[in-house]
Amino acid sequence: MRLIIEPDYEKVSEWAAMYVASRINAAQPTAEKPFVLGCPTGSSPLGMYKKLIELNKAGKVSFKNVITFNMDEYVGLPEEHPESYHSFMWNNFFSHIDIKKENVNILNGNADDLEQECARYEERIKQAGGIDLFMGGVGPDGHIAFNEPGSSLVSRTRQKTLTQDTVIANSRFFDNDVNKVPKTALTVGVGTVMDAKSVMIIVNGYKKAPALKAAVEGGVSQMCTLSALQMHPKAIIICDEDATMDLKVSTYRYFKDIERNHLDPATLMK
Ligand SMILES: N[C@@H]1[C@@H](O)[C@H](O)[C@@H](COP(=O)(O)O)O[C@@H]1O
Repeated sequence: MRLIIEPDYEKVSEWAAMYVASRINAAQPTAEKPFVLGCPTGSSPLGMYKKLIELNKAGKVSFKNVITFNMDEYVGLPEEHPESYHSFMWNNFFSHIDIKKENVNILNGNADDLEQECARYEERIKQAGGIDLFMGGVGPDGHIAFNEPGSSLVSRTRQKTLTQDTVIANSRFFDNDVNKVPKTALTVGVGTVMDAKSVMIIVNGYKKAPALKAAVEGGVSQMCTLSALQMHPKAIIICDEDATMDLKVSTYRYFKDIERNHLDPATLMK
């Protein structure tokens, strides 16, 4: 995997946005051959979404021929609830770019048959030709999407129970009241993410340092589902300095050194 270390969150967001835009542009997507993008929620991707909106408004990237699949959605939370991932995506990204509504796919956490909803989602991804780039964040315990510790590393889209740690972490969006946080969610599986042609995960802040260490220096383990990326042929983790706090100095220096000669995606956008 590649580990890109940027000085701060601002630079991480800029790098990530430039990378995504350059990938979409390089693919030259059309209606017949769209670019398929996997999208996360959470605070980590917010800066990247802001920059992608700017790039879109400046005419540097278009989402007209981009199809999106979101990673997850709470079960039982009305779609119009301000903290549903539907609301999050439209408020923070989709409403501000030139994406077509019919190209947006988000799991329906209120479907009558949740199992069928998950199976259909997997089918829709297949029909779209698979995901070209799955973007993501990570939970403090190393989970991707809602694949909590102990999730099978070959799991597919399904309903998952959130750990108490995740419920507590996410209660900041629900008036700090753990009782208001849904206890289950629909989520793509680790296997679904691993099937993507490429993956880019944003990791920022001190709180994510243990997760980054486990994913980069630890072995592949169901207890840190992000670590599955070690088995992916095209995985990038983009992080800030704060998140590297628990890495060995040698690991830090190794990735800094090896990335020195990689092309900055900003230059591809000029
Ligand atoms: N299901 C989401 C994850 O996809 C996200 O990566 C994580 C971290 O969120 P944040 O970026 O706010 O730290 O939160 C939730 O658990």
